[in-house]
Amino acid sequence: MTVAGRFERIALIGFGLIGGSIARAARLQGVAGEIVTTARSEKTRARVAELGIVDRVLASNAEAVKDADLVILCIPVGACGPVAEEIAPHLKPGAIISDVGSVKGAIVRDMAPHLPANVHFVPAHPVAGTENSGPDSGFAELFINRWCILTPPDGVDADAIDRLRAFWAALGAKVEIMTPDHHDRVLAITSHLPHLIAYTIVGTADELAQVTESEVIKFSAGGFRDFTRIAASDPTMWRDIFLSNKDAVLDMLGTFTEDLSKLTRAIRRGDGEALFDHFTRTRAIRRGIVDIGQDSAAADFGRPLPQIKKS
Ligand SMILES: NC(=O)c1ccc[n+]([C@@H]2O[C@H](COP(=O)([O-])OP(=O)(O)OC[C@H]3O[C@@H](n4cnc5c(N)ncnc54)[C@H](O)[C@@H]3O)[C@@H](O)[C@H]2O)c1
Ligand SMILES: O=C(O)C(=O)C[C@]1(C(=O)O)C=C[C@@H](O)C=C1
Repeated sequence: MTVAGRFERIALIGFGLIGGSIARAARLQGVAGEIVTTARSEKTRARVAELGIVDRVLASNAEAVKDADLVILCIPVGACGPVAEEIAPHLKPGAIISDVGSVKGAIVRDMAPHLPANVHFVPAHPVAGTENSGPDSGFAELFINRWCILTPPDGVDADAIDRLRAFWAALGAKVEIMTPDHHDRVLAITSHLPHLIAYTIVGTADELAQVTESEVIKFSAGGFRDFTRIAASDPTMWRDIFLSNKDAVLDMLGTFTEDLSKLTRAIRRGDGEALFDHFTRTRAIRRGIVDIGQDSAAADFGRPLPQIKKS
């Protein structure tokens, strides 16, 4: 009997946090026949071989995708267009081509024009991760009970979408389908803006520490430490996310800045009621998310994009 979501040969382009986690989870769940992966440096290839999770680790992306039934690009968003162009002539007819990029509009724009008509392009984004990267950072449980959003372009074969859905479900993910544009707007507020804020506040605190010599960072705890974890995320990945989801991020940043100004004014005017009301509302939001068992703003996926309430 065939296991639901199983592919005979999977090619993972890139073996970092996400590629390495897919390989580990697919192995564990028995949904991969052969797994082939690629890594650019000799050092990483040696490490991937040593880990013993995949069957083959190659330097050539073109070589890796030959005869693969499922190809997943697990590389920074900005690298996906050039890699799609590189692998296109070597893809097996009927193969499913996917990715894991954190932005979807740019992925569709950059990859689709290179792909031949005889393959099925189904972009995906597993909304699960950590601040770590590289071949040792992955783990098989990463996707369990987390969302994986598929953004298939119009006209993509329904069977190919179902097969990819079954693959991600086998890795433990809850799968949802969205348009790339909706995905990018939701993720701009739930993931991209929080990272921008973390990158900003950690940099600001560090500069203040240097100016005041007050050891701001050394004695930080609680909330600030949570920001430092997020701000330790991979610089290449996040540079690409902000460059490729520019419009949605700037839009959300505009709304965020307006709301920050309202809180700034409340502090300046000593308006305790406004502060208390705001904090009460946000506490209820957090408790609602935790109550329904989803420690993530992903609880809102599938519904219209949440709007920040204007008072
Ligand atoms: N880290 C997260 O939390 C997270 C979560 C969901 C999705 N994503 C997305 O997954 C993708 C991979 O992220 P990751 O966290 O696994 O990163 P990572 O840094 O751990 O791994 C990226 C891999 O891509 C390779 N790579 C980089 N540039 C390349 C190029 N030009 N050609 C070929 N290979 C290249 C690197 O050598 C590395 O093996 C990104 O698009 C990211 O947006 C990340
Ligand atoms: O938990 C974290 O470290 C993450 O940043 C993971 C996170 C997120 O913002 O939720 C980051 C980017 C990905 O596209 C998906 C997941």
